[in-house]
Amino acid sequence: MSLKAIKYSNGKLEILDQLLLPAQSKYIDVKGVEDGWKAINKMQVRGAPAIAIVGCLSLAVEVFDEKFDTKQTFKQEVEGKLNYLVSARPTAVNMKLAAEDLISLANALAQDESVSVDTMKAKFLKSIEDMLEKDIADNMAIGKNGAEVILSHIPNGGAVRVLTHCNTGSLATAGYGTALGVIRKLHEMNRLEHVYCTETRPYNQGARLTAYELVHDKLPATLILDNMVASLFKSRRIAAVVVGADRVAANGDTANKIGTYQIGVVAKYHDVPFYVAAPFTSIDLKIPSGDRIVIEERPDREMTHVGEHRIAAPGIACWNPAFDVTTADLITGIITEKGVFKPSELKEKVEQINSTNQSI
Ligand SMILES: CSC[C@@H](O)[C@@H](O)C(=O)COP(=O)(O)O
Repeated sequence: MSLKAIKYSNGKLEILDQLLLPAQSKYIDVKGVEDGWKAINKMQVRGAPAIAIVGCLSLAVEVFDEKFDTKQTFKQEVEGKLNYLVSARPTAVNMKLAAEDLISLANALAQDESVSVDTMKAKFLKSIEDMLEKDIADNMAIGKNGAEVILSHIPNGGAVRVLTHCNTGSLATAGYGTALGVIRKLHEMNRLEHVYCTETRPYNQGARLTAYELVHDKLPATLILDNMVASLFKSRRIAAVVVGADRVAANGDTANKIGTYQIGVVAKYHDVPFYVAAPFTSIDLKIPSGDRIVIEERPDREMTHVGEHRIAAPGIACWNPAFDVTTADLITGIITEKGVFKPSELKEKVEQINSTNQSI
């Protein structure tokens, strides 16, 4: 049975509390926008696509039983709440893009005189509910495109060893995963010899969450510490690195979990192809390059403590950026649901595809 981080039905939302994994698998109720904001900010749900889906579903829960007198009041309420949800975590762009799309939808419905307030609400809710299925379909396509491009580096066939960082799987998405979806697909094709996952300090998404998914799905996998990547590349032939993204800028620079940039630098030195797997909802063409991406800084306590136990010397200052930017020159390709693009062609291809979709 596949892991489900997000459960939604008829205005009821439950999420798997990722702060408790792997020790406890406990679902918590998200009763509205305030709960959604807190769950995202505390990282009970995390991963760029899951943040957007849970944020939007928390709004669906909030308005599900509410009666609106006018389309204008509905529009004002959802717009304010979506903007508030965007503020829960700044780096991943998915929630921001989802909010912009939903606000445009609310505006269009408000202006359409043939639509009643009840129909407006129903269409708005349907658009949020559809995000779950669309994300899984996109991830399956990313998995296929990514497995194919990685295997294209192995002309004589055979199975590959890959490295991933952080958690990009079912727990970070509606299901299947992005970078972890690529790895799942390689396994389904019997072409995965081994996957290495990094611990991903300080929240330990690799050790707690990716390792949990890999064990759950019985993939051949080994956990390594973050400072072992160079040694891994030196001692074992790694066919490719595949990681996720929180925001891909127009030039291909990619913000992802802290430590990704370091892996990109080391991969280049060792001639290991480095792939970013991300849905279109993680691509922010409004930002020309990665130096414009806001990097979230998180509390010192995530570094100084493991659970209740302090591991750092009292009094030491800390710096805890949650993400870094891997520059486009280190990235071999960006694997999306619509194809694999070189960073240099990303903007043009995405604009082309978006304009074709809009004219359909
Ligand atoms: C498909 S998830 C992509 C990214 O969001 C993921 O790689 C990552 O960096 C997650 O960071 P997190 O701080 O756990 O939300």
